[in-house]
Amino acid sequence: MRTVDEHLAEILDGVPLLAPLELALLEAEGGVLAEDVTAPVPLPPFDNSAMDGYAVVAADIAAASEAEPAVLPVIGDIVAGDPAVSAIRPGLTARIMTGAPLPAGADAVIPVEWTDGGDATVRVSRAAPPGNYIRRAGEDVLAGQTVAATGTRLGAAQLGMVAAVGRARVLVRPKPRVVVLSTGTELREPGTPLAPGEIWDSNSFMLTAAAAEAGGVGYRQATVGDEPGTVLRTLEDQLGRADAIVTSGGVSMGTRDVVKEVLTGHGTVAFHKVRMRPGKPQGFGLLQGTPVFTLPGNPVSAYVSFQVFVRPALRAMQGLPPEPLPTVSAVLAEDVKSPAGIRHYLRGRLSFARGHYGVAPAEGQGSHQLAALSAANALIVLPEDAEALPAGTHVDVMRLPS
Ligand SMILES: Nc1nc2c(c(=O)[nH]1)N[C@H]1C(S)=C(S)[C@@H](COP(=O)(O)OP(=O)(O)OC[C@H]3O[C@@H](n4cnc5c(N)ncnc54)[C@H](O)[C@@H]3O)O[C@H]1N2
Ligand code: MOO
Repeated sequence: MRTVDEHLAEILDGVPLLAPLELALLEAEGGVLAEDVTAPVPLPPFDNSAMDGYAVVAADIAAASEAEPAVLPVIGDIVAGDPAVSAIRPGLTARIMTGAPLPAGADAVIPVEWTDGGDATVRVSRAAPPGNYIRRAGEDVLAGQTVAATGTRLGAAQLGMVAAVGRARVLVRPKPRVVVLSTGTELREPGTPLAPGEIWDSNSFMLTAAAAEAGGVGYRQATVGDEPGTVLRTLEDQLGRADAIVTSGGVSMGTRDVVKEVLTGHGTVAFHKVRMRPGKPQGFGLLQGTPVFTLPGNPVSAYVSFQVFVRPALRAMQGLPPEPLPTVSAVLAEDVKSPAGIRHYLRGRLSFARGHYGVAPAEGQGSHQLAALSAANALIVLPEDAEALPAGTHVDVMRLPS
């Protein structure tokens, strides 16, 4: 028997770092930068207007009021992308749109709401200081500044930033491609009828979705039975397109635990009992250099094992810190018991009220009880040395992705 931490440490030591690829921006979404992205020009690249209104010389309107508006001739329109008027003189104004370059000579922008909106002449009824509603060049980003550093995951905002500095392609460690394979002769495809003793395959759908939630790309394989040759061939066939393979089922002590049977001695794959519940039987290793995670078949065991072991490993493969799911401290709503020496992951409902988190264990903590898992939003983590914790105790709670 080994601890959760020992098993995770072996996995994190074993998984390879994915090679960087140069990808077009939208293909790079979810990738992790393998280069620093810098700005070739400042942002904004030029002084521009923050409002639709009029570019003025602030001194010209210093005495303007509702009662005595300043009246200025309008010499033209400046729209974003079209610097038709490049300069104004004192005593003149140009109509200007948000984002349009400020004409030389102007030092303030008056929003249209402070004026009568005139075309040929405009009446300005409020004074404004120099700099009013002007966005200065370089106010966002300086030329040469790093806007996204190596190790940054490219989410929506980061992709926007990279595009804003003019980059069409970036070097990233891509999302890991995770092939998911359920094993078991009792498994049938959802949508097909069941014969006695059969069940519908749920794990492969759950784990494929979990791979995507964890920042990978999930590929579900059709379920295989427990014929060793077929299982091994199916796994080997997938190596070409997989950065990681996740299997479920066939790893405990039965007479037909096929995954254990065919992978023992293949590559570096080894099987262990881990001091955790659920998820005791685990396997991990590299098959022709590709990490293979063999998770137990009980659905809740497979899911918890994924979150505890596979998720951090997928992060490590992209060069991200292999941190656990976001964890908060919460107050237990009920007494709980846990076997000594085992890390126990209870399914629970985390809630926030009156300034603190509380957590209630779900009814149904069996590793086959998928209904309790699917209604849960958190895993309550009971450490190895906890045996009985009374209601009111603070416990660590991992939030589940949603
Ligand atoms: N004598 C022992 N028996 C078992 C032990 C043990 O230590 N000694 N460990 C138990 C624990 S803990 C777990 S977890 C399971 C793990 O078993 P396997 O990984 O070999 O999984 P299977 O036997 O194939 O299936 C277990 C269970 O899960 C259902 N299952 C499997 N795959 C799916 C799927 N894709 N979708 C839905 N449900 C699935 C399967 O029908 C079984 O009910 O072993 C215990 N036994
Ligand atoms: O520990 Mo097994 O993984 O329940 O159910």
